[in-house]
Amino acid sequence: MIFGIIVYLFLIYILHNAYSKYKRLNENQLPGPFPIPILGNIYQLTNLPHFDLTKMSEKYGKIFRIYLADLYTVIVCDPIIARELFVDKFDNFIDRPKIPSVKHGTFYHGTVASMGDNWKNNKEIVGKAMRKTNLKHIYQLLDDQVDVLIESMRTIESSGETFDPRYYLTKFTMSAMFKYIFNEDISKDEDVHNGQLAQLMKPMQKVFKDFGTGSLFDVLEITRPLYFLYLEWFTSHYYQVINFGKMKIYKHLETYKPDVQRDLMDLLIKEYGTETDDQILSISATVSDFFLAGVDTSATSLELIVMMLINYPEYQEKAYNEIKSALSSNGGGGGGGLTQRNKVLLSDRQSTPFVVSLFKETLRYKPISPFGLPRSTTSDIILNNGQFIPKNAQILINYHALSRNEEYFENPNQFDPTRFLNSDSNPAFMPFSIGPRNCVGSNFAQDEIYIALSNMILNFKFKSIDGKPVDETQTYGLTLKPNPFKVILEKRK
Ligand code: HEM
Repeated sequence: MIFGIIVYLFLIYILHNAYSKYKRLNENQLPGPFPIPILGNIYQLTNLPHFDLTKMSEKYGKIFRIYLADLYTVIVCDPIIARELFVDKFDNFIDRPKIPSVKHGTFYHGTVASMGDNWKNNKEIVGKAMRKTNLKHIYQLLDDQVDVLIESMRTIESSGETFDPRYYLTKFTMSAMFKYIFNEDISKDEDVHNGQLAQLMKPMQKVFKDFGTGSLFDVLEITRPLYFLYLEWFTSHYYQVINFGKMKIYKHLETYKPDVQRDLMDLLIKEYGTETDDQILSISATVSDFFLAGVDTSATSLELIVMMLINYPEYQEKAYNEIKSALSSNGGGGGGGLTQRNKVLLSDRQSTPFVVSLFKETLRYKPISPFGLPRSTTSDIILNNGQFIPKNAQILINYHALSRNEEYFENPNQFDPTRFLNSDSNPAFMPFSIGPRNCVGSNFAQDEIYIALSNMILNFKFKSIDGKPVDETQTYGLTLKPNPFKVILEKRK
C-alpha cells in the first residue's frame, strides 16, 4: 500500500516535472537540446561543460537554453548579446540565481551574492572604499609582496630545488589580499599549510570545490529547501571564512580611528558601520568575497602564464628583452639614476606592451573562469531579436566560446600574444565581464599580475623539469587549473 502511494507520487512528480520543461513558454522561446525529466540536459554534459556548450552553440546558435535539472539556464556565446544583456538591459540581469549555495553563509549579504537594490548599495560602498585605497598605498603593498615572492624564488633557485608555481603564486596573491584588507604582512617563512594563511586557505579550498563542481540538489527544485538546511547545519567551511572576517573586524575595532584609514577593512567599517549584526555580516561577507573571488583567480592566471612561457620560450625571451630595455630607458624612475634598475614597477607597464599582451592572450586562450559568476533575470524579457527569456532564468556567459570565435579572433586556436599588440580592445575579450556588475577587482588583479609576472620574468628563466612542454590540459572547477607542474628556475644574469 505505502509502496503503491510512493510510486504514484513519484509518477505525478515526473509528469509535473516533464510538463514544466516541455510546456511552451513563449512563441519566440530560445532553442535548446531536448531535456529529460528531472535531470534536464545534465546528461549531455561531460566534465568539461564549457567545451560541450561551445559545441552545442554550433547547432542552437549564439544564445540558447539548457535545463540544469530544473534550472532554466541561458548560454550566451556572443559578445554583442552579452553586451545587450549585461550593459543595455542591465537592470533585468542584475541578480544572482536564488539557489541554496548562493544564499548559504551570507544570506545574500556582501558583493557577490547580494541582489537588486541591496547589491547597488553594496557596490557603491565597496567601489568607494576601493577607490580610496587604490592610491599609493596599493602600489607599495604589491611591491613589498613581490619582493617576498622573488626572494623565495631566489632561495629555491640557489638550493637547486624545483619551483611549485601553484603554491608560491597562491601565497603571493593571498599575502597581497591580507595586506590590502587587513594591513598585515605575511612573512617569507609563513606557510599556506600552517598558521593564519592556512586558517583561511583550507576552508576556502573546500568552498571552491563545492562551487566549482556544483550540486544537483542546488538545481532540483524539490531538494532545494532540504539542501539549504544541510548546508547551514552540516557544513562549516563557508562559516569558517565568514567568521575569520568577523574575527578581523573585532580585532580592527580595538585600534580603529574613524579618521585614519589603514586598509580596506577600516574603510568598510566606516562605510557600513558596526552597530548591528547585519552590518557586521555585510563587512565579513564582503571580505570573504574578496578572498574567494580574488585569490585563486589571480594565482591561477599567473600559473597559466608561467606554463605558457615554458611552452613558448620565444615569447619568454621577447618579454624578457622588452623588460630589460624598458628598465634601461626608464632607469631613473626607480631611483636608479643612470644605472639600470633591477626591479619592474607598475609605472613601467606603458613601456612593456608585450608583457601586457602575454597576460591578455593567456586569459583569452585559457579563460580561467569558464562561465564567470552566474546571473539571473528579474523579470520576463524580450531581446532585440525578439527572443524570449523567462523570469528567474540563470544566465551564463561561455567565455571559452567567446575567445575561440573566428568572427573576432584570427586563428583563435593559436596562442599568439602579438594579436593584442596593435588592438586596444576586442569586444569578445571580456575576462572580467562587462557592465555595472563586472569584476570589482579587475584593476587590482591586473596590477598584481603585471607586477609579479614582469619581476619573475626579469629575474628568472622558466623551464620544464623534463625539457618537454607542460601538459596544457585544464581541470574543470570554479577556476580552470592546469594539472600541477613544477618548474626549473634559471637565474637571469
Ligand atoms: C584574473 C583575475 C580575475 C578574473 C578573471 C575575474 C573575473 C570575474 C568575473 C568574470 C566576475 C563576474 C562578474 C559578473 O557577474 O558579470 C567577477 C566578479 C567579482 N570579482 Fe573578479 N576576477 C578576477 C580577480 C578578482 C580580484 C583580484 C578581486 C578582488 C580584489 C575580485 C573580486 C570580484 C568580486 C567581489 C566580484 C563580484 C562582483 C559583483 O557581484 O558585483 N576579482 N570577477
